[in-house]
Amino acid sequence: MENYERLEKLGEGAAGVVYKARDRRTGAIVAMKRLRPAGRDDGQLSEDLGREVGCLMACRGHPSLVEIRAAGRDASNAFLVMEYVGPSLAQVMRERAGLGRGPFTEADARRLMRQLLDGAAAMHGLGVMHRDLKPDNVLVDAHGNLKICDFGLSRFAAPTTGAPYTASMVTRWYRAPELLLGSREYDAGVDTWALGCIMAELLAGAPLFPGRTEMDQLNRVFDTVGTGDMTDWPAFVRLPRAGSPLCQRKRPPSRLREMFPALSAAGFDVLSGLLACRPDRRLTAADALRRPWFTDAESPDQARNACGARFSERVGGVADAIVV
Ligand SMILES: Nc1ncnc2c1ncn2[C@@H]1O[C@H](COP(=O)(O)OP(=O)(O)OP(=O)(O)O)[C@@H](O)[C@H]1O
Repeated sequence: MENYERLEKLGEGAAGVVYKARDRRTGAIVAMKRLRPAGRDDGQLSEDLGREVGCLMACRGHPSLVEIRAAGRDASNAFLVMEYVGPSLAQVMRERAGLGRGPFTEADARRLMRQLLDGAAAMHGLGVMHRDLKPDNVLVDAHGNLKICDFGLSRFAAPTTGAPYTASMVTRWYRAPELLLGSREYDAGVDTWALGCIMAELLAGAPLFPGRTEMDQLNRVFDTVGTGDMTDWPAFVRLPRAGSPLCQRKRPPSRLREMFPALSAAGFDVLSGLLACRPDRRLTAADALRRPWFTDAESPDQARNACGARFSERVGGVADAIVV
């Protein structure tokens, strides 16, 4: 990593520290993530790096997914070099609130959601589940376009082995009901639920479900969107927390419409589709993009979306080698 001169710190999370850095060979500004070795032995660190790099490599070339430039290890650390994008959506929303600018308009929210769903659809088409979508893991570039970052918890879906996944994925406020109920057989729906939470946050200017504990989280979800016949979902009985009294309690119908009275019917169709409690009734990212909210509105992002379409055609191709 001696090719990179470390500049200021950009952010820090559970998995590592991210710095702005300069490529000494080209002068280009990049973002460099140092994975924190604490609590991880050497083998675990390499495995974590390998998984994040594998998912990022598969997703290379999509305008809404952060681009990996290099990766490597030294004796004690693992590094990832990515394109430098800009502040996180969480930072941008905090700044807007601080300036009293309020939430995004519906037109802006649609533009941003189109980009996020386009990135998610591409990622899911490749079999990658992100598993930690939230405003902190979305970056905003200098033109106000979004890129999904932090593939530290992402993994390839393994439909053929049927091996269980880890249940404790996704930051609590964005965690899908099936995860809160302990599912280990989930799918990309955990990402689209999180995108529904992000859409609500763009429109409201505040998190939709700021739960304090896992059970408080589940209670807030059921109280807001109803259970959506969750208990009739065929996979429900296999959920480790299916017996929770929270699932049996009688709930009023969804309050979501009341919470977003100004949202158009077409916008609400997408929001409620992403926030369907039952995973088998939840919109996929690709389906969401086919709803009238998107198809009936002109997109000022034609060039950008065309780029996403070209990406879909490339899927299955061989990614360029990473130079460390
Ligand atoms: N490519 C990038 N360009 C600019 N800033 C970035 C980039 N990647 C990450 N950051 C900044 O660093 C922060 C932390 O990055 P990242 O989420 O990858 O780390 P993490 O340790 O996995 O975090 P967490 O534990 O919160 O998931 C981001 O929220 C963002 O502010």
